[in-house]
Amino acid sequence: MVESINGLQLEGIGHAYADHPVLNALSLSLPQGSFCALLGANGVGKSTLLKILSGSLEPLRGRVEHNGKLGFVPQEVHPALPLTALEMVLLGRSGQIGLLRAPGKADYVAAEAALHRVEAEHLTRRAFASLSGGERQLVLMARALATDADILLLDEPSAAMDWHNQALILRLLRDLADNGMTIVMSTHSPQHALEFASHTLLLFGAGEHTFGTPDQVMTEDALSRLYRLPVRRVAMDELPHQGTAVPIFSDLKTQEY
Ligand SMILES: Nc1ncnc2c1ncn2[C@@H]1O[C@H](COP(=O)(O)OP(=O)(O)OP(=O)(O)O)[C@@H](O)[C@H]1O
Repeated sequence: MVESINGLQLEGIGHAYADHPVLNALSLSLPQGSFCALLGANGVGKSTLLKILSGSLEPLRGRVEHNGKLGFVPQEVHPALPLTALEMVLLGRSGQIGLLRAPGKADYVAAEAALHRVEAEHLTRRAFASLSGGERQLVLMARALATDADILLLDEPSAAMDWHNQALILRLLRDLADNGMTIVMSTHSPQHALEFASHTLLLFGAGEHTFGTPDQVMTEDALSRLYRLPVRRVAMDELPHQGTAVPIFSDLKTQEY
């Protein structure tokens, strides 16, 4: 019964492209207010899963259940029209605006508030196409915030961002989850998952996966296998100088795991 679901539920999701299996027998339940990080190597199926969750890709097997409004932050967007950053954010209001109505005052207020939340007011009148990679990601984040979504799906949302903006976006997502939004975010930063997520889904390829809390599933062994590198988990207070902001996850000079 969809009516009884708060959050997001996956039942037996399986997908393949031609004879290349990507996801297999993936079942999990994310209660409302969960913040789930999706980790795995390049090409393992993270974007595929996010597309299935967003409803833009029909899985070969299984189903997704939720009863909330979805917001999606894709890896990148190439608009057909020359839009300003503000107009890009206003597109997030199109559900509220309706296809034939111009944005009203409330839509502009919501769009400007969203840009303010990601500290990107200075980009308001810039052409979206002229923005840097990290600036575009901030604007796409603002667009998702402007939708008033209950469930937010994000495909590597901070991949092009500097450290300040990564922390800004991660803290913002944590805050949204604490206030009841359900979030699924793919990332290549295990630290983001360890510090901010309530749940983690590790995709190992060929349909193999593990799901649980970051502490349960992000063991040194699992991360080493995931990234084919010897990975160490170092607690902040184990570092030589407390407050150091650069945890070392692996010895990158070591060749093969
Ligand atoms: N439309 C498609 N047709 C055929 N193969 C596809 C298609 N889309 C994705 N694939 C393949 O499916 C696999 C999973 O792709 P996906 O984009 O989901 O990976 P990902 O985990 O998001 O990777 P990355 O970390 O590089 O973003 C890859 O091998 C990819 O080449």
